Amino acid sequence: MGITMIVTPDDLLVERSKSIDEYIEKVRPIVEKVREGGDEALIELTKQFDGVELQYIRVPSEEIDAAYEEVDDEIIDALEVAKQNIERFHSITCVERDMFIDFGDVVLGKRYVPLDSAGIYVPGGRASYPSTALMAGIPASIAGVERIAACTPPDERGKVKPLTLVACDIAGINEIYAVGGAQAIAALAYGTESVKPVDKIVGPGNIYVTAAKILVSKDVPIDMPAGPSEVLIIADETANARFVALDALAQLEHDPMAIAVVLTTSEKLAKEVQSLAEELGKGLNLENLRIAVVDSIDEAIEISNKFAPEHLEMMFEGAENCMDRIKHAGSVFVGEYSPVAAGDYASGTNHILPTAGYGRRYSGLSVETFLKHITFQKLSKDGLKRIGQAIITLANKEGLPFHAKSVEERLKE
Ligand SMILES: NC(=O)c1ccc[n+]([C@@H]2O[C@H](COP(=O)([O-])OP(=O)(O)OC[C@H]3O[C@@H](n4cnc5c(N)ncnc54)[C@H](O)[C@@H]3O)[C@@H](O)[C@H]2O)c1
Ligand SMILES: N[C@H](CO)Cc1c[nH]c[nH+]1
Ligand SMILES: [Zn+2]
Repeated sequence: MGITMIVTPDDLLVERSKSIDEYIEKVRPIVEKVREGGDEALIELTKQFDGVELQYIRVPSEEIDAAYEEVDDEIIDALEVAKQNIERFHSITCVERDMFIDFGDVVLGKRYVPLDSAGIYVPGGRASYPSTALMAGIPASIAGVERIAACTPPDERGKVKPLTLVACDIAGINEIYAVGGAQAIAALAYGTESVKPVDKIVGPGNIYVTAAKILVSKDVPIDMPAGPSEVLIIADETANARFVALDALAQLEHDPMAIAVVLTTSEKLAKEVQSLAEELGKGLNLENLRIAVVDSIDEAIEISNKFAPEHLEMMFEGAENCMDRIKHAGSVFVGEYSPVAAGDYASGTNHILPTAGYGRRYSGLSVETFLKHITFQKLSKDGLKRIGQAIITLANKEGLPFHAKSVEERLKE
């Protein structure tokens, strides 16, 4: 489908700026239908968009137990390897939960507490994504979220695939619903007879899922827009063209809307990558593979920072010395033995990452996604005295006399 195009760096930024608004309008009626129609709407919309008759909305617990019988030990072992690494990285890098600072007459504190509930979208349209269940379920479990629900599209039987069930179970997810797409996001946001609403919705998905998340985010917080996958690869003449081509194709295979960009200082490499992609990437949307020859690595880094890719690969000499120049990217892969696939599954970092330029303002999913903080203060009379005049002055200036009085009264001898 189409041909790989060699474009100028400027084209990249222009072509990327497509708006999500048209998809928000497409999913609006779906979200409304679920709000009004509840379970019945979920059943109808699943028939319409997934082409299947649902066997249940919430997966019965016996089916989750039985799923282990249907999944090979080798796959369970692979899930466990991924789990260990995700758990280790996310626990170590998590913010300190309790910070209390004693200034003597004033004690101040900041304590992170978990959300009561979270809803995870586990995609499953073209491919299936048990790895995503781990990427969201494990950080939510580490955070201490009590109710962790997941929605995922049903398979052709109208049920959830056994492997997805096992992955959800291993990740600590304790409610699983066989619903996908925008209808799943609406159910998690507003609830239905079978789906209890959640306090935050997280997880990646296609453009419809992402648009629905943005739409409901006026009522329920979301992690970030994490839509069709992207990679931007910066490579010089020392890079292995085959590795570059395979990593680009690895993103394109997620979705016809996925994007892969290669910025290289080598015309030779650009041509090699183009011909390898054409040879190996049959059936993929190669029009979304953009290759540009740049004058320097500096220029490539500048473009990448403007593009804010979901994944950035740095395959050029001295890449490890340039990490501090990356300002906007979801996750960065340094050197030729760091393919995006490592982070997708098992290096331990998270694969739920902002796309479409949202990396400029959002971070990838982490334990903190499921935490909120509460601040504390305990003042003695001396502590209040020390800052009392400042409070009284500012309160009076703001025209809030009771604020001032609440302090004055306490400081009366
Ligand atoms: N950014 C990230 O962190 C990240 C991580 C993993 C995957 N992804 C992305 O997740 C996506 C997975 O997509 P997918 O499609 O395979 O699975 P999905 O589960 O996201 O979407 C499938 C659902 O889309 C709905 N749908 C399909 N066509 C529709 C239409 N015309 N109108 C309304 N709804 C429709 C259906 O209900 C279906 O259940 C890919 O785009 C992939 O790149 C992103
Ligand atoms: N590359 C995807 C994020 O864009 C994550 C993923 C899951 N499975 C395979 N890959
Ligand atoms: Zn991937």
